[in-house]
Amino acid sequence: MPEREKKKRKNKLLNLSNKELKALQKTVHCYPGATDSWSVFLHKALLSKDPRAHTMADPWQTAYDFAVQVARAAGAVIRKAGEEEIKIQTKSSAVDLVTKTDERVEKIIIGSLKEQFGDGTHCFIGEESVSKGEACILTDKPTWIIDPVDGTTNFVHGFPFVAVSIAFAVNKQLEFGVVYSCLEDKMYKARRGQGAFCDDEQIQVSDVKDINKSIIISEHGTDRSIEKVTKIFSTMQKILRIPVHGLRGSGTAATNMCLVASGAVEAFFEIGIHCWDIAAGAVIVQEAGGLILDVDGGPFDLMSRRMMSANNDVIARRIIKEIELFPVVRDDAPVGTSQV
Ligand SMILES: Nc1ncnc2c1ncn2[C@@H]1O[C@H](CO)[C@@H](O)[C@H]1OP(=O)(O)O
Ligand SMILES: [Mg+2]
Repeated sequence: MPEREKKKRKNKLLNLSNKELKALQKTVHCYPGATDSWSVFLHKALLSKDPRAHTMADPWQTAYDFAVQVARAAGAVIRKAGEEEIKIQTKSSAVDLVTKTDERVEKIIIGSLKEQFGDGTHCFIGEESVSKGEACILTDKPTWIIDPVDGTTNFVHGFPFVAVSIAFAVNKQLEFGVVYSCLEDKMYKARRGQGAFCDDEQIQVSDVKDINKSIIISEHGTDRSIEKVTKIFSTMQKILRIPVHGLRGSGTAATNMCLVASGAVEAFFEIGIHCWDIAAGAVIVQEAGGLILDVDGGPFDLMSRRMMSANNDVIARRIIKEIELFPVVRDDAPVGTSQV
């Protein structure tokens, strides 16, 4: 794009005159991980929204507020679509469902985010875009990670847990997560270092340390090969026999993580999950005082498709002892990598 066009576009986005833009550029140094135009945009937005927020230490508040609005709007579209006839298609297997609503809502979310933050410096990873062949690589750039309809099977069946999940990472670190459980109308959100909230009430993980007094969540995924199903059920059997108070599963990973964050259950783990299912939930669990690990107890890797979230280390490590591992292809594996 020619330089003059770029400038025009930027000014339009910022709604600033050239003179105003120059004045702002003088006052703004670069926010971490941001380009100049992005810094100016944030500076202006932050000044107009929150007089305390225009410090260098707080660059992402506008993006966070916007993500909450977008998630709420997307949830309203899903609720409305649920009242109409739902046409189902399949993706990787006969039980891996997708609907026009998944695709439509992802377009709405990414479209709105690009309108607001689309100066070319931001990346977008969305479940439906990736399933159509777009890259799923996490770089240091500001990156939005989106699951438009988490719990598509629930949505199709009218099982009442469906979530919109929007996360934002910079320098590969998750900055905030928003999970809107749209049929329950519950808005979960968290920003790194600022606590986790459900409908503006702060939430906290449970303080249970005794595994015998815990409820644990896992899901079964969409791979029905006998080897994987056997391992999953063998793990569940061992956990049930510890014994724990119960096993549960809402059918949406994002909501499951919010249940850990709000103290309704002690842990949720899964192998086979994708980055868009868990990115937002990971921030929410951590900000609610919980922890995120790999299913072997090592450090969490967003792209590994393996995740253990728990209220504390004692519960996490007790469950990890029982997990039978099986291989999965990473989210960031080259396109066309065959399933294990
Ligand atoms: N292959 C897979 N293995 C495990 N979980 C998966 C999966 N594919 C999707 N999920 C997610 O796991 C939860 C239910 O098992 C949902 O959050 C679902 O997301 P989805 O509804 O967005 O597809
Ligand atoms: Mg999902």
